[in-house]
Amino acid sequence: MSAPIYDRVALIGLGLIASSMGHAMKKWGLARSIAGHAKTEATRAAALELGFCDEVFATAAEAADGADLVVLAVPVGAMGAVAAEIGPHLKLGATVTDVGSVKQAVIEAVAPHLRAGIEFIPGHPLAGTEHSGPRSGFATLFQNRWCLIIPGEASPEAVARLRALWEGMGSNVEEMDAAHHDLVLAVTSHTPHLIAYTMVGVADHLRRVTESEIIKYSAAGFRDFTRIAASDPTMWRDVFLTNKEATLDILGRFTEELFMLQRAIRMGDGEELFDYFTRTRAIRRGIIEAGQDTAAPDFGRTKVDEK
Ligand SMILES: NC(=O)C1=CN([C@@H]2O[C@H](COP(=O)(O)OP(=O)(O)OC[C@H]3O[C@@H](n4cnc5c(N)ncnc54)[C@H](O)[C@@H]3O)[C@@H](O)[C@H]2O)C=CC1
Ligand SMILES: O=C(O)C(=O)Cc1ccc(O)cc1
Repeated sequence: MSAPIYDRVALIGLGLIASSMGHAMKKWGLARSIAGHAKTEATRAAALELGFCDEVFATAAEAADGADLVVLAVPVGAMGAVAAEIGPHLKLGATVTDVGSVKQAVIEAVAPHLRAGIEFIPGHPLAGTEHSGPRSGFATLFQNRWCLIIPGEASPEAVARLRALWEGMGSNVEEMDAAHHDLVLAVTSHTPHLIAYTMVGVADHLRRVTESEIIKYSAAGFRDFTRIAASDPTMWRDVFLTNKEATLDILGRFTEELFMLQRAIRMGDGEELFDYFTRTRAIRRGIIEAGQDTAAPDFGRTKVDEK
């Protein structure tokens, strides 16, 4: 148990990320009390039953009232409306953070609703699953994962406190600016998710021809695609609508490379394919050897296959 970092934390939107934060804060004693807001009675009841909130409220404004830290944990497209609702009720000196997968759009939507004297520190835990809702969370979700925070104009004291909360939940914290965040995430998360969605869509069309073979014989790669493509549609719709420029940029580069590989296959250019795959293999090995694969299970970290 650590000493509490915040007296009163308010979680707005009680899904996977908020419930995981609630469980983690309880497990490691990081908040003296946790208030939660969800729109439905069933979700509010689940939060009390599972014990990751001490109190629940039917409005975001009531939950945020008197909180030292307010965590916006709703889909990116809903952040602005929630900020508009809680803005007038925030305690002076309170910190507002969010956990959204996109940062520039959240800042544009939220900042105008926060008056002077409120510390706004956007954040993004690089941890999650394909599951959603209040029953999907668990205390160890953020362990050994990165959490990116965008300090902006916030005071160093408020930033240090939020950093301590994430570190208390087991994360490695890095500061970043919002535009850079959105570009990095377009490469590492957003475009890969779109590719998974597309691949599962392609297989679904084929399934009409081959019946159940595609799922039955799918090896690990395709299974991972189906897991990722089972993620929440609202959340991912909002990610693509709000990180439009960066994902379109990366998708453009992706399709150029794909066409190049398509041509190599058509032309029977084995050398081109071999060189490309040799380069990508070296990248993966470089990541592992540099010890930077902290978001992956241990099997890749300790030993590199020499073959
Ligand atoms: N799922 C993941 O793996 C990760 C998600 N994120 C981000 O975290 C945020 C939350 O995602 P999850 O917890 O996964 O989603 P979730 O779907 O499990 O939970 C979100 C909750 O917000 C509620 N909600 C939607 N609009 C609302 C509104 N206007 N007022 C109050 N509640 C509202 C929904 O009913 C739902 O219960 C998103 O912005 C997402 O981009 C960040 C890292 C990982
Ligand atoms: O489940 C997975 O593989 C993920 O990639 C989880 C995830 C989803 C969205 C984020 O913004 C961060 C992490």
